[in-house]
Amino acid sequence: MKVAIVGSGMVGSTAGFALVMRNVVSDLVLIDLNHARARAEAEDIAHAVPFAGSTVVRAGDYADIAGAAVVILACGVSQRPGETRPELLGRNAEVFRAVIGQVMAVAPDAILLVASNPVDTITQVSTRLSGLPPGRVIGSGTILDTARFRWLIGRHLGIAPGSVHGYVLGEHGDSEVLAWSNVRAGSVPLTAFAAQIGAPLTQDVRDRIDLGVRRAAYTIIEGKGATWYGIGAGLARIVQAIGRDEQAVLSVSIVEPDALGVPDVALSLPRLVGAQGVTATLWPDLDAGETEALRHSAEVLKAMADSVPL
Ligand SMILES: NC(=O)C1=CN([C@@H]2O[C@H](COP(=O)(O)OP(=O)(O)OC[C@H]3O[C@@H](n4cnc5c(N)ncnc54)[C@H](O)[C@@H]3O)[C@@H](O)[C@H]2O)C=CC1
Ligand SMILES: CC(=O)C(=O)O
Repeated sequence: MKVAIVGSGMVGSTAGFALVMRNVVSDLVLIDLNHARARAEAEDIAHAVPFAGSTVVRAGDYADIAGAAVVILACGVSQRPGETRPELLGRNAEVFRAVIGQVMAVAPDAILLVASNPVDTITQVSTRLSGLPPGRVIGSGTILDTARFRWLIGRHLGIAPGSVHGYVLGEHGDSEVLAWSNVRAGSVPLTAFAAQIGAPLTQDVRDRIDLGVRRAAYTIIEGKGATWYGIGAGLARIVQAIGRDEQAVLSVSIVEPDALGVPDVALSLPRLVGAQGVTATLWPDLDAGETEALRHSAEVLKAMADSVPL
């Protein structure tokens, strides 16, 4: 499978590295406005190939996207310390207006995988600009927040994050919803398991985990300027699900025709991901508070999407 990455900064290049280490891609093309950066990242990533597999990695231009099954879009600007994701919208929507047409001209059959923030709204803008069906324009959405949630719960319980089953829903951002009522450790409901092993989920523990998920990006950006490893791994995970036609359930963002009464809005829900992109959504059973919070998140995102001129 051929994959192209437009925007070979920290997120794009780390996604490329993660793809190489997973050995799920035969051809990887890195593109950037800054050609020298794309060339340097491609060469650096290529030097990891002998330790992992056989991916052919190179820098290229838009013409080199032809034949790509997936195009990862990680171009544009990222948050400065203290800045929110929505504050990037105007600048990144402008970048995507320039980029999507060029991608579609050479790779009309590719699945678009959006990482740039605010990722839900940029996914919605990309869906409009490309004219592709919603299931073929996928935002990484809350795949990263879900990973952070599972990691923190796993640490509290002393179990592997992969044995924690639960999702963060809605916006990849401040209004996101941690769906606590759904979480299971193995097959056991979270609260029951936590009590069994003597690590109860007190309100204080929940609040700390909520903060750890919701504020993670701000804290990391304060410390090192940006985040890239978690999202790089998350993007590679999504590409693997597409490349191997896994039908994996992942929390990713696509335009939803109706999210709890909010029409036409991109947000994350657990969705089936395979070779055709997203083919189904698994609406979770939520409690009343979570349902209301998810509706609010959808309203926040809808207002943001409507603020972008067509
Ligand atoms: N979805 C998520 O969970 C996450 C999203 N992000 C977002 O990913 C995006 C990228 O972040 P970083 O890689 O840290 O930024 P970066 O600044 O390191 O890289 C962005 C790259 O895009 C390139 N670029 C800008 N305009 C372009 C154009 N028209 N065509 C091609 N390339 C262009 C730049 O030259 C730069 O190399 C940001 O919007 C950031 O907020 C970051 C972390 C997590
Ligand atoms: C930057 C960003 O969106 C994140 O790390 O969650």
